[in-house]
Amino acid sequence: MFDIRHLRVAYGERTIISDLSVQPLQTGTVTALLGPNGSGKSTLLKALAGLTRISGGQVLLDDQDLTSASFETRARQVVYLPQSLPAAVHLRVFESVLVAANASTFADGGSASVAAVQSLLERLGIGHLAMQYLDSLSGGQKQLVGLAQAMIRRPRLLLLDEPLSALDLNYQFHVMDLLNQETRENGLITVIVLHDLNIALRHADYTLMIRKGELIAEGSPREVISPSSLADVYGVVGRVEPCSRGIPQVLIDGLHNPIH
Ligand SMILES: Nc1ncnc2c1ncn2[C@@H]1O[C@H](COP(=O)(O)OP(=O)(O)OP(=O)(O)O)[C@@H](O)[C@H]1O
Repeated sequence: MFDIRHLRVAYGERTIISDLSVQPLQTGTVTALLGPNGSGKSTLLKALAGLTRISGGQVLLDDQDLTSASFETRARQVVYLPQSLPAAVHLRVFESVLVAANASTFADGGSASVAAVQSLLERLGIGHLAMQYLDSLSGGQKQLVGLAQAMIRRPRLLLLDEPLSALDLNYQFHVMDLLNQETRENGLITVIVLHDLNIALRHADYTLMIRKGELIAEGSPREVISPSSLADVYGVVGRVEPCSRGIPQVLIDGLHNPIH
């Protein structure tokens, strides 16, 4: 279980998140973190990952407060995939995933097997890229490798900042299916920043919607994504209607008011 209580995050004098509490996130679930540009989604993820200083509140992972945990404890339990990936180094895809795996297992003395890396690459649909150099990949391919580097570490808490932004439609669905499956089977708590509300409606178990660092709504995607939240938070006139397979989809009819 993952519990965020009265979280406060500031950059210097500027408070971005003043007092954020959410219902505990359950093991084996995928939570979509939604909100407009600049609402504090990346700031929240970075704070949860220990990369931005938390100035108040508690972040409890299985009753352990991560705000006071050691670097090793965090590294073993929390993995964060940033929105923009660092410049690719001249390593083969396979090597880079193996390095990522072993970087987090130093605390356990364990190491990921070659077979586990190859299997994950295959499941992500990039087995054919294993021997290619990172700096020769397309943007979407690099994003998939970044996901492999995060997932191979099998953390308790997996924090992904817009991990689908460079992926085509087929890969978006495929990656979300895989994340849902891995999260359930391995008992992860996965939090994903998304701008595509339809992905959240289709794949997320739980949803947090924030604006200006404040929680506007939380609950199932169907509860949170509604004509009123589309209007209030995103400034658009929209509906949520089932597609031919009964899965709810957002339909945008127009722009309300400029929100910025
Ligand atoms: N390092 C920083 N120093 C100061 N302010 C920052 C810093 N990083 C982000 N901010 C500010 O914090 C606010 C929230 O930014 P954040 O990146 O968390 O938003 P976001 O919801 O992830 O946005 P987007 O959807 O555009 O990625 C913004 O107003 C931004 O200008």
